[in-house]
Amino acid sequence: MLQKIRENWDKILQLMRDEYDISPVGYETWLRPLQVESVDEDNHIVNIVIMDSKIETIGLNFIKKKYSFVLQISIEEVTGFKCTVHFYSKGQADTIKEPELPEVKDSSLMTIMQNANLNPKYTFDTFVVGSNNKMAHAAALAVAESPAEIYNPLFIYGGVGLGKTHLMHSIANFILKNDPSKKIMYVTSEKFTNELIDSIRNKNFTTAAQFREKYRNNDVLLVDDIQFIIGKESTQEEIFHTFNTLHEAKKQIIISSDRPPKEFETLEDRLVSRFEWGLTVDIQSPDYETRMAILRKKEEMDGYNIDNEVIKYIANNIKSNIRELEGALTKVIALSKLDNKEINLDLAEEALKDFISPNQDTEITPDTIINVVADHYKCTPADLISSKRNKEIVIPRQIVMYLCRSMTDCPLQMIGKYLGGKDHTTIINGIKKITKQLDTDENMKTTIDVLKKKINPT
Ligand SMILES: Nc1ncnc2c1ncn2[C@@H]1O[C@H](COP(=O)(O)OP(=O)(O)OP(=O)(O)O)[C@@H](O)[C@H]1O
Repeated sequence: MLQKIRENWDKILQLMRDEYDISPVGYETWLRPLQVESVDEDNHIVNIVIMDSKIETIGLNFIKKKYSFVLQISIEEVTGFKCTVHFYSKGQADTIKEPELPEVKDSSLMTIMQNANLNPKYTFDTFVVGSNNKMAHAAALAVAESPAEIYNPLFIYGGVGLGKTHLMHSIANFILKNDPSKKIMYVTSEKFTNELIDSIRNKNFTTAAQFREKYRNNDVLLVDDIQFIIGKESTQEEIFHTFNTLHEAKKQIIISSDRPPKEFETLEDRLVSRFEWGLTVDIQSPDYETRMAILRKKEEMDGYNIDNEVIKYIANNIKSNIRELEGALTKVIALSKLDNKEINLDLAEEALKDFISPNQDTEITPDTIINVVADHYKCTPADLISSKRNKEIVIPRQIVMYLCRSMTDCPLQMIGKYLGGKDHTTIINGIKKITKQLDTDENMKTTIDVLKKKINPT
């Protein structure tokens, strides 16, 4: 592999320059002096030396923070070798070793993690990387390695139970492990809203100040499930100011959501644009190999060695939600303990009979579509069925029409019936409108993709 990377080195650097808009001066100053020193194939590490003594002292940290991630991706793209890069100055190259981490007593680190609302089990070590989350994982690791320096904010989005929270906690745990003095706070946007309401209700200056201090005085703030702030004006206002304070002070912000920022139609533009300032990455549903790897990881962590047939059975039948995937394995193990029986396919089928129906492909109905679209746009199914003409309802309603046409066999008249008795010309017009918009409007394309995945995650 060392030879392959060396042979392709110019190509790798040029790819970095072109893909990531590195200026000519940046290319000459930072990238040209890099040379591959060695490759540790077992641990997927590429050691790179900076051959220019003028830049090595100031350049080492900068290059590490700014270019590790893109270099890793470029090496992988050109050679197919997935790796982590380690940079060294020329003098260090002979004695390559990992920097030592500060000694931390486990119990005190635990307390710090608890105070930050972090789950110590959610780490990069326990996170299985697959094609569905590769980019999100790489970005998360880059942020963990250089908080507030590369991607700020980091915005992670994806469907339910796909690992967004796990990845966020991994970043925070990684940062704390390296430097326990960092101030980190994890919060769901729901909890943030509730605490904000409490602080306002008390009409007490101290409480309001404490609330601000709690969220603004951090090195890293992680806000999970940000979609819950839709329609909550005071929360949006508070998030806006918290964001500005932290960003201006060069503190890291990490946000998760069930949709990309562009999809927040009813959220203030100033917030949406801020969410897009850094990097937005998504997590998709896991493929079969990743589902198998996640199940294997979990059984290993729980200390079991389960028959391959059983693992395959679960991975084949539970596809869209990793939380459910893990829940299925837990159920199988629990039944075997309860009945004192060996874990085999029969026991797995018995344990999961309510979980996995013999014909798992449940039919998509207009009702399902109406419910998902209503939930997505934070309105009610009744709004969509009504004859309300305001834009906030008309567009989602037309989207329902379009999705019913493209995802079900339902005739136009029947779709009209599901939508409160609309005639079939209204339905045709709605479908045409969305179809036209899909030709020109990228946002609409993303919305439709996200909704389709929510309706049929498999
Ligand atoms: N890639 C992965 N490797 C190992 N475990 C994973 C992975 N992705 C998710 N999990 C596990 O699946 C469960 C659900 O993940 P998590 O809570 O992070 O999902 P989420 O996307 O935040 O869901 P929600 O949308 O409900 O907030 C957790 O137990 C997590 O550890």
